[in-house]
Amino acid sequence: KLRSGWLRHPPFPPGPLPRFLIGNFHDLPTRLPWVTYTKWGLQYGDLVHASALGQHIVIVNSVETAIELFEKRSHIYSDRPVVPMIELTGWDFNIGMMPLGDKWRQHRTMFQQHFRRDVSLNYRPVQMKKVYQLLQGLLDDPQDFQELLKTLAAASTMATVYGYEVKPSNDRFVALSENAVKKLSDSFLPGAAVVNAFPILRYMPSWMPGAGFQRVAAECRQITEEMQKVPFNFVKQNMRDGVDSTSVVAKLLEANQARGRSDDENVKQMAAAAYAAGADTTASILGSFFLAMALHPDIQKKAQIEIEASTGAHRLPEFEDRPSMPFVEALYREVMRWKPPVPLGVAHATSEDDIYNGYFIPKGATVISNIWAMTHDEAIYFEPDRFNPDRFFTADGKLNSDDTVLAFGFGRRSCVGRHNADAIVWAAIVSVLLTFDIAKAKDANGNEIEINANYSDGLVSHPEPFICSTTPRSETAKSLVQATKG
Ligand code: HEM
Repeated sequence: KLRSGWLRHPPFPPGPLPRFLIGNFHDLPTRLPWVTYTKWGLQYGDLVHASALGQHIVIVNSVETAIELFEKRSHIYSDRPVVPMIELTGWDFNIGMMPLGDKWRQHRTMFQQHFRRDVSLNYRPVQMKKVYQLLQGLLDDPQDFQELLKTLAAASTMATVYGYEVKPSNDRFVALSENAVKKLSDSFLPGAAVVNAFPILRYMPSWMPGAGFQRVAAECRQITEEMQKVPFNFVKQNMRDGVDSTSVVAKLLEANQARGRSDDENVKQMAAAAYAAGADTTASILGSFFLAMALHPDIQKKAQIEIEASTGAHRLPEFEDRPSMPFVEALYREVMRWKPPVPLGVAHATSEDDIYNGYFIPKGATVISNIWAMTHDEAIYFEPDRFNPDRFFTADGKLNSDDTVLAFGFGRRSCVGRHNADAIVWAAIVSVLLTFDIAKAKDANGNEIEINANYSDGLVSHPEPFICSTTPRSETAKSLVQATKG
């Protein structure tokens, strides 16, 4: 056992010089932190240490180190940091933010039962139906493509988890969740964030000056509760009416009944977590796909030719076509590499002291997987900022073996919805490419409108709203989309 007192342990990994008491509080970036952390990686190495107000932060900037720590030493690196605001806002229902323990294990098992690779195949018909709705939406209202992508992301999860059909706009379940997510991010804004730095503040009553976060937290708790309850009750009602036995929630509840267990609370929480984890991430990557296509017509054309060759252009693609389209596969990998939706992953934490390569990583340290740095590592991906699916081919034109999508994270906490996400993203890419051309929009004088490819901050980073033109590729393409309405 290590003693972590002054000079009784090996040095921390290298990093920016801490200041007295506050450590690196002022060095920690607030805007696009993954970019700063990637620069730190180049300066200090794979593993960078910083500290802020007594909290140790370790940033992992390379795939090899991520595998060493998160996978080979997963017994140490699979916890989550304690963030008081998460509990105060009621978001600790969410497996993604739970500390390791029985409850996390129970939720992870439910997820695995219903989202592992073979079970995910059952959701394909629903996923395709949702992709068809996207195509129909693009035909009717192409300017609204970003809303349509959000709807697809929300609707595919809502349909599998709750058997619920999301409305194309102003859906009340979607509004509930968006509201809860927004409240959570608001609660991380400066005023409230103080409680995360000084956990003791949580015990301050809400009427005390500086304790405004208590009010924010109480509001948030109520909305968070509702986002779990309302769609869950919808399933229970449907089960009573005998109209739902296939949604994930219905299956879990039936299994509980059969075993004589009443564990509704965990099922309710697991379902809401699936939605919260899946909606924003999927919408972000689909937005990046549209962006990449508008910026790179030549790459788009190459993919379209491949899809047409495979489907014959007279039918829409199906999941079974996937192996016959290596360029589309490379394009999918490249979107995930170019703009990973969760650029810093979800922070892990250590549950024991550890020594790695002679450096000391204390128990309770926040360990960040800088996915951005890994997918933009120049040594592996030449000109990493360039969108170039060809990088996934070998010299003799075969898809290479680089098929681990780093955007899904690492080890025991890696994305448990990845098979679902993979299917929906692939299906959307291939179906949109066969039927539509995505291009820069033109102004009244026929000049192309340049696209600002900026991305938002936050746990999930999105392309900021941009304009592009989405037009049906031909009359045949149009009728293919119209036929999906039947
Ligand atoms: C393109 C879409 C998606 C991306 C890029 C993504 C990415 C991630 C990442 C980076 C993590 C954290 C991994 C880590 O801690 O190392 C994660 C965790 C998680 N994801 Fe996803 N995800 C996506 C879609 C989904 C979907 C559709 C679902 C649900 C159906 C889902 C459910 C989860 C859950 C429950 C966790 C938490 C796991 C845990 O803490 O044990 N994700 N995801």
